[in-house]
Amino acid sequence: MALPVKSAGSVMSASLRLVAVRNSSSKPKVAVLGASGGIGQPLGLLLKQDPLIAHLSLYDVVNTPGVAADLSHIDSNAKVSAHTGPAELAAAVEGADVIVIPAGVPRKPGMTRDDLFNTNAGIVRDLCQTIAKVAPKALVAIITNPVNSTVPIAVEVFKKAGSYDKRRIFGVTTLDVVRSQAFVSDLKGTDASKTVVPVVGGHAGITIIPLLSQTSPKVSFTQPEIEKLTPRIQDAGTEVVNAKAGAGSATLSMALAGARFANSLLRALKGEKVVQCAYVESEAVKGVNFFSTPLELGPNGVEKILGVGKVTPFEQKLIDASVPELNKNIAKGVKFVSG
Ligand SMILES: NC(=O)c1ccc[n+]([C@@H]2O[C@H](COP(=O)([O-])OP(=O)(O)OC[C@H]3O[C@@H](n4cnc5c(N)ncnc54)[C@H](O)[C@@H]3O)[C@@H](O)[C@H]2O)c1
Ligand SMILES: O=C(O)C[C@H](O)C(=O)O
Repeated sequence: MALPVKSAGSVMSASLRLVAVRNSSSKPKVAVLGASGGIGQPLGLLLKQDPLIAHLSLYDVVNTPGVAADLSHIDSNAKVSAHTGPAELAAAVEGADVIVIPAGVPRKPGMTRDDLFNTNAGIVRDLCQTIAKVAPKALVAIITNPVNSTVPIAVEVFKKAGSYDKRRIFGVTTLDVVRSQAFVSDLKGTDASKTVVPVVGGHAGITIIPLLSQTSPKVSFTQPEIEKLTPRIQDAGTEVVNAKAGAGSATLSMALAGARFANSLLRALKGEKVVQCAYVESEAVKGVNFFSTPLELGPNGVEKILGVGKVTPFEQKLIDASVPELNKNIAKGVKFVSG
């Protein structure tokens, strides 16, 4: 069964909903690193059903054989392989077209995403050291928090290895888009499957900037509605962390978002023009080197950075406020690798 393809008014809108190599791609291989976790397992379930995937490679430091055995009994065409522990990482990622990384610890109530840095920075660095050597042409989608810092970490690792291509490394912000679309359709009674809301900036607190004025199909918001909805979207991750009360953060909605983003990358690899928001190295906003905006994706990853488009004064203020915060997160990531 294919992931549902939503139709919307414009090419950009349609693509944002779902969302343009690597190497071969006649038989696409997708690797999930962190495959046994809260996100990894349902992400594997969704990817196993994606008809674009020929080989689903599951890597984790624990429990991968069980997850792989379970998924391999599903009657879809993707072949599943299991890889456990650092000695099997190279085999897991070798020849991968797309690598999705949800490896790392999640938040508990009271924590910020940045509080995960000490544990997750090293995990992402180590995984990327192998990817940069063994699968430098893969499109790499990083879910692990704090995304605002883990993406710069990945970039520094690839630079050090001499295999950096800024078109190929993505921080996954799709969940912010998915949430915005859910909340807007709830509020306005629009068809959730057709509502499109771009989200720009980063993936933490005030750096998450929903562009409600660019909602498509067009809906109008009162200023009080905007002032209530915007912080709800910014704090939606915390809403889930608190509701789970110590049992982790968003996993199911994140798995959907991750599968949607991976499907976008796979369609782009096949030559389809796809638009999706993601956090990448970007000059879209002055004064900061990484920013999420709508991106045109293609066979080499990012083909074109589409930028933030026309924003309201309220949205511009949010963008301006995000810049110093993002710069702090980025510098922390860069320093972690480069000293
Ligand atoms: N970008 C987003 O929008 C978003 C959304 C939700 C969660 N997250 C983040 O995703 C990450 C994972 O969340 P989760 O709920 O799946 O956590 P989890 O603890 O349930 O699963 C994490 C998995 O990573 C594995 N792991 C740990 N170290 C590893 C390593 N070195 N190599 C490979 N695998 C390793 C663990 O064994 C575990 O199976 C967290 O950092 C969380 O904050 C990001
Ligand atoms: O909030 C978290 O810690 C997880 C994730 O970043 C989310 O937005 O749900």
